[in-house]
Amino acid sequence: MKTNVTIFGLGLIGGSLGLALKRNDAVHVIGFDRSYATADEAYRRGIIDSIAPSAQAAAEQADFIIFATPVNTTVALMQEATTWKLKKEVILTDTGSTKMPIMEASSLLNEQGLTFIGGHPMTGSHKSGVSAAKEHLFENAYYILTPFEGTDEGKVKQLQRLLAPTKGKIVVIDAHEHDRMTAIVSHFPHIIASSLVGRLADQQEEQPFVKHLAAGGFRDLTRIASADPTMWRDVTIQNRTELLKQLDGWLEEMGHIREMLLTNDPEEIFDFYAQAKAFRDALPTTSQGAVQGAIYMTFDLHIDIPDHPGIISEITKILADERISLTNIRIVETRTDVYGILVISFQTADDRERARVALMKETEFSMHII
Ligand SMILES: NC(=O)c1ccc[n+]([C@@H]2O[C@H](COP(=O)([O-])OP(=O)(O)OC[C@H]3O[C@@H](n4cnc5c(N)ncnc54)[C@H](O)[C@@H]3O)[C@@H](O)[C@H]2O)c1
Ligand SMILES: O=C(O)C(=O)C[C@]1(C(=O)O)C=C[C@@H](O)C=C1
Repeated sequence: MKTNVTIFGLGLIGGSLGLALKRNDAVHVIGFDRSYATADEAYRRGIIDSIAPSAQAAAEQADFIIFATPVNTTVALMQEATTWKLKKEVILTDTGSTKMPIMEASSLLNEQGLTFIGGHPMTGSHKSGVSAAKEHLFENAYYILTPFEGTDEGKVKQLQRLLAPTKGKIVVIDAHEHDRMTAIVSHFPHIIASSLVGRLADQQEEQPFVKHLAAGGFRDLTRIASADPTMWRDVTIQNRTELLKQLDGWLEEMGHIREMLLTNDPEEIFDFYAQAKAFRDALPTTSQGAVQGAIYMTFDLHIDIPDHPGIISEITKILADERISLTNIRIVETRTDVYGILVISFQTADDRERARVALMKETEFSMHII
């Protein structure tokens, strides 16, 4: 008999989980989404095995229930779940970016003798929706679980076994610590990214050309401002206390920076940048082990290409013939003259070098490693 796994919310995370969990043939994934079109697309793409007619029907057949909805919706669904007739041995979990309010909401389920174990895969994207779902999203990323102190170890192990096909690195963390740490490395940076975009929007009336100058630096720093506003509204509301602490620290830091600008001491300014560079350059990267660190390291090759149709497929064919896999390909949009800069990312320095040699043999484009 198959293990029934019900996923609520078939967007980026729920959809990717469906694909990853279905690597295990013994798992039957039941999907439910408030948008029928989304559930239908998930079924057609093989993300789920069946579509449930209602949230309650989806839940009552389940051996595992995964909430992959925006965090305030997850709290509401968990409250609703207390009125459903769930299997006694069911394990409930979620994927939410915040943990404390969700763990609190699970207390009603626990009172009924059910097991809820908080979950949060520390990987994602600014893209949302089922169309962005991909099977390998969780590979080598930390997948955090936040069981209560008294939660049966056996149940935690059962959930770990279910999640094994995601190839994520499962770690157990206290829910409160989780919210404190994710405020630092995820939630507050999202506020900053959106506020930087807001600053640009506010000033473009006086400087209409300024948005055309928003090149690599601004784009790198603000990519995450393109994320889903519903998801981030909910995260912000749920982690407000930690965010206020981060904001206070940031304002203090900005005060120091203001002083630094007023003092205008070259040595102090140099140290400011040098210290940040040293710390960031030393952050764990994928190249230093199997687990995704804070910085996902790729190896980029910049190629000056003439702007004519078919050029990209010409290049990707050369790489495919050499069986070199690439992880990303993009055109840097800062130059609009005859040449454009194509940036191809590889997983290893070795792949990049093989690509450089192959392209040197077959083309005359100049290449740079920056
Ligand atoms: N996006 C990320 O980078 C990321 C990373 C890790 C964790 N998360 C967390 O995972 C969860 C899902 O995020 P996502 O990026 O997949 O969002 P998403 O917007 O891609 O998907 C959410 C899905 O939930 C559905 N939904 C909304 N309300 C519903 C309801 N009442 N019943 C059933 N379905 C409903 C939506 O239709 C949508 O398909 C959130 O809690 C988020 O905090 C997101
Ligand atoms: O890569 C991105 O775009 C993300 O925002 C992913 C990200 C993050 O902040 O790192 C976003 C929210 C999650 O809960 C986990 C991961």
